[in-house]
Amino acid sequence: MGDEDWEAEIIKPHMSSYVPVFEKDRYSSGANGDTFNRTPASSSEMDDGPSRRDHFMRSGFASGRSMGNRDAGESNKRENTSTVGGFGVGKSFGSRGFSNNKFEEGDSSGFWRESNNDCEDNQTRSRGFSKRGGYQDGNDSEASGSSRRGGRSSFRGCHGGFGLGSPNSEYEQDEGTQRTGGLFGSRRPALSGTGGYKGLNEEVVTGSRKNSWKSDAEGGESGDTQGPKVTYIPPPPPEDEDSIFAHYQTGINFDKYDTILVEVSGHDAPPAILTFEEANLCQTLNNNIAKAGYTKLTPVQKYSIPIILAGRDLMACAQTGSGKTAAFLLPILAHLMRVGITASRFKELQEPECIIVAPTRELINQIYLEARKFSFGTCVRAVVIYGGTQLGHSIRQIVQGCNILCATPGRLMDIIGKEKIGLKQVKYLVLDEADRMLDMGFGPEMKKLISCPGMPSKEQRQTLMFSATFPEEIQRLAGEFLKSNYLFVAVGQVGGACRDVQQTILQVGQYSKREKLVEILQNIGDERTMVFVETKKKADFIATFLCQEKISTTSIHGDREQREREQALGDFRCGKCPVLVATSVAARGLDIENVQHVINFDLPSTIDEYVHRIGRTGRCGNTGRAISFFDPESDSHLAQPLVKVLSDAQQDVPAWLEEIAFSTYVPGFSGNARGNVFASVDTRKNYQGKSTLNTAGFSSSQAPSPVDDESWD
Ligand SMILES: Nc1ncnc2c1ncn2[C@@H]1O[C@H](COP(=O)(O)OP(=O)(O)OP(=O)(O)O)[C@@H](O)[C@H]1O
Repeated sequence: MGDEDWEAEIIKPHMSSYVPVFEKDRYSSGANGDTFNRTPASSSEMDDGPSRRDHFMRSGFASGRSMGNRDAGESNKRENTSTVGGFGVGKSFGSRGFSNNKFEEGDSSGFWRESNNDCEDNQTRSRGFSKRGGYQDGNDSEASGSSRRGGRSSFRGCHGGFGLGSPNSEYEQDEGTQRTGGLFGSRRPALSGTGGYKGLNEEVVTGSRKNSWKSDAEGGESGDTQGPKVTYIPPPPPEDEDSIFAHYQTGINFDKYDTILVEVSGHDAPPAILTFEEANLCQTLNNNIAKAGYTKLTPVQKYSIPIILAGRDLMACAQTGSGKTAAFLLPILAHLMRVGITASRFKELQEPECIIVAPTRELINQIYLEARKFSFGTCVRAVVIYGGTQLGHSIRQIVQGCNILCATPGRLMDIIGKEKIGLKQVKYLVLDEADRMLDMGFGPEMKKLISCPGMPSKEQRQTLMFSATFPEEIQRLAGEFLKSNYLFVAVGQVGGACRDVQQTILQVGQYSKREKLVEILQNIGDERTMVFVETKKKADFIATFLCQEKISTTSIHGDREQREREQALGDFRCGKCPVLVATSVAARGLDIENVQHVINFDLPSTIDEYVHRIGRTGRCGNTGRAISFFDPESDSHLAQPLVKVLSDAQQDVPAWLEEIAFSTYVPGFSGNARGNVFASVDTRKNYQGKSTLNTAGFSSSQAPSPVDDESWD
């Protein structure tokens, strides 16, 4: 939503359908136990400063540590309008310091402006917020003392809530080049590495430090140069066997995976295997597979396992929730068991044989848990390290022995920079969500990783890339990482949505979204639902709004501290909070049992992100539902690709959407609205040995017309 839209939202008179928060002194969100302490702003407090259209709501809390007056000069240039009953969200919500004005006129829309990205976060903050609550008049951009300690009605979230940040003045003073948690008073460091994610609206570094691979260290993960030390030590996962092997059931459509067409391109691909037995894995591994409840291979596993066992590089694209993690973990573990690794805890310098990277902390943790599960009872030791946690803790994990290192890029580069691991023994480099790992956000870090001293060249190591989406331009970039004879496996359509997800697109204008959301969630009842929004602030806003509507909700996004993120995910996983409002930080990879619904409150800006988001439901043969609010004002660029994704996944395409699609010119979109039945894309040109098979291993009569006319090299 653009700035204008938010302003329109703010001043729109009919948006008072929910109770303005200032009418409630205290609100408990219910199941998640979030308690929101709110104190109505007194008129005298409101008189403290000038009214500001952008930032203030009458109820007196806005997202962020505070509403102070930093850079008030700039703020003062803006039109003066505040809103009533509004609330932002964040670590603490100062309720003082609001001027009179529009909220006297009865606008209770409850919105405040939201920036669309982190750069805007900085901008917005520089327009008039300071440290800890309490808007203050004036133009002292370096306000200090009491002016920074406003926030009389601090909004303190417990888990699932949005609070408990502590101020850090250094960060706030350096907003020209750094990003912090935007307006949310995150005490996390200012640089990108802190969130471990660089999606469209997450963890984007501005200024000269953009894409710095040292971000974790510089940003304070290690506490080297700036900011507070990150002290969070994640609780160790349960050690008992039942917890390690806990899993959910495959769904009714699991067997239908066999009918999906698979294309393997590249030379001399080894044949697919049809059963686990054919993989010839060691007994312990087979036991672990059985304990994990796996009895049958998924298509991506049938093809990838023999390819990896044969020592080939691989780029594999398969639909969300179809078992890509095991597709790379099992053959890697099998190899490590076969070559007989030394128990690594006895080594002085840890030199992992395998490095796995993924774009988010929660995802890498999940991959680690899978690695731990499959390596149970073996001498292979998996370790996970990620940002937002104490660096010393990461190091301690590593020195205890590390064969498989699961890491987010920032923390990985930090550890490498500190010479806590050696890279010489790396045999496997795995990029999960590879398209994300190679895009503008992480690509530079990945390039640095492969050129780190000691890292075996691509000829010497095996590089494996997995994702549900693989844009052609990213495939081209991947060439730098892969041997030229890598194999490309496409299960179904590259970038296609999982067919087990029933997709519904509703035309909903921005002003009706919240009402519609509540209506849907009330119908859904307690079924687990992920609600995706486009920005971090909005995630908190919507979560708070839903809590007000007595819907137990928590939120996850890059401005929340790691402890909070994990708590939120935990509360969602266990059903304590059946609704999780998330930004795209949770769009990829997360495998959460029983997520029955995904709601795109805001559609993402790319169709690939849409595919990943809706893939949080309908996993492993289970069915799920995705409902997306399509606002023609802001989403029409997605109409064409949406029509294609819907029709490829054999979903109903609303006539109105087709109409918009055909009337909208989307530069660069080459998709046929009806799509090909099967159009796997390996961007290399003139490859030979391409075979088209269904997963039972038979040639398909529906041979594709592969879109391979793009030149690769
Ligand atoms: N062969 C199998 N039999 C039963 N369950 C399986 C099998 N393979 C994977 N699973 C389970 O299916 C779920 C989804 O697997 P996974 O998370 O690896 O999917 P993915 O393809 O990586 O999805 P995404 O694209 O969203 O990252 C997990 O719970 C996993 O344990």
